[in-house]
Amino acid sequence: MKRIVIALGGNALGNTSDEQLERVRITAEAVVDIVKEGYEVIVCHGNGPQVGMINLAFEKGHEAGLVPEMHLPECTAMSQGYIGYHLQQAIDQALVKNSINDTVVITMLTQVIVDPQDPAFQNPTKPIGGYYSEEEANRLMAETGQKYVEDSGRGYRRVVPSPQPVSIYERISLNTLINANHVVIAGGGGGIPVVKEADGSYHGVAAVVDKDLAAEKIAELVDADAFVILTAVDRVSLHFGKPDQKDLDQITLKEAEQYVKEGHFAAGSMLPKVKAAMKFIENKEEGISVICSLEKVSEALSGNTGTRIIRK
Ligand SMILES: Nc1ncnc2c1ncn2[C@@H]1O[C@H](COP(=O)(O)OP(=O)(O)O)[C@@H](O)[C@H]1O
Ligand SMILES: NC(=O)OP(=O)(O)O
Repeated sequence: MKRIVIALGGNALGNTSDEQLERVRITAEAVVDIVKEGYEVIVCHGNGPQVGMINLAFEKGHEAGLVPEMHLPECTAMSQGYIGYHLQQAIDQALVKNSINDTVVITMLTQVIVDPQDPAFQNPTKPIGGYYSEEEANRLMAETGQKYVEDSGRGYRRVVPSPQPVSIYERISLNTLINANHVVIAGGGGGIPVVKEADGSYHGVAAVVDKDLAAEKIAELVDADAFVILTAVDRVSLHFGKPDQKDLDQITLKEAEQYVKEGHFAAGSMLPKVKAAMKFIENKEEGISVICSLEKVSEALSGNTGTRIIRK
């Protein structure tokens, strides 16, 4: 059977619990379309807005003396449960609706192993939570010591360290579940970042890993045939948002490298997607690596939309 890893962007989830419950239905239909095409499916969702929301809720509750402090890895663990629960239920319902009754959907709590020496710990870049005006961001920075940066023209957001994913702690269990015909939701929010201790055990660290890069790592570890990054746009563009915007349907690794150098892809948004899509194809020449919109995933797999990255 063919195996696919899908990285799910924030637009597939919405901003509130009710919105998420509604949006995951659309995502579930897309996942079931892929199951029907004969793929074993692994879904890796983002958590930027959600992990920020959970962390902020605890911060406010703690300030008011109502709840204990809650650290970032624990907040990512909570986001995996919260998002995984909605996705798992929606995909199961869509499978049943399509008379596919032999496939179990499971959310796997996933820890992503990172390097404690990763320079990202000294340079927070990963946007989480909601958007603020410049004035609000300056006030929050002064009050909390947290860092806020402008996020791709959409407003200011808190940024936290985002180390590179080195491996996945549950990689063997992940393969076992896929081999057992489960649709697996794994690496949610980029995985809970953990580092290895001298005694061989692991503990969580304050960071949020990029879910596109974590999804690519999962794709490598499960030897996926296809890696699809779903987001809000149909294609990756040059001169994005400008009058001379040019949408790309296929690019080679060399072209992609050149476009990255020329700064066509925004750091907090499209750049990690392009880098993840490039990495997959660097490791698997004959694989499919595509960035496309959620609604058009089947078309993108057959080459009719999306931006496909090829070796040459
Ligand atoms: N060169 C580009 N081509 C296409 N989209 C781009 C480009 N640069 C930035 N973007 C923006 O990046 C967004 C995808 O990033 P983001 O919203 O952070 O991802 P996610 O879907 O994972 O939440 C697109 O919807 C688009 O608004
Ligand atoms: N963890 C992560 O990359 O989340 P987003 O995709 O929501 O930013």
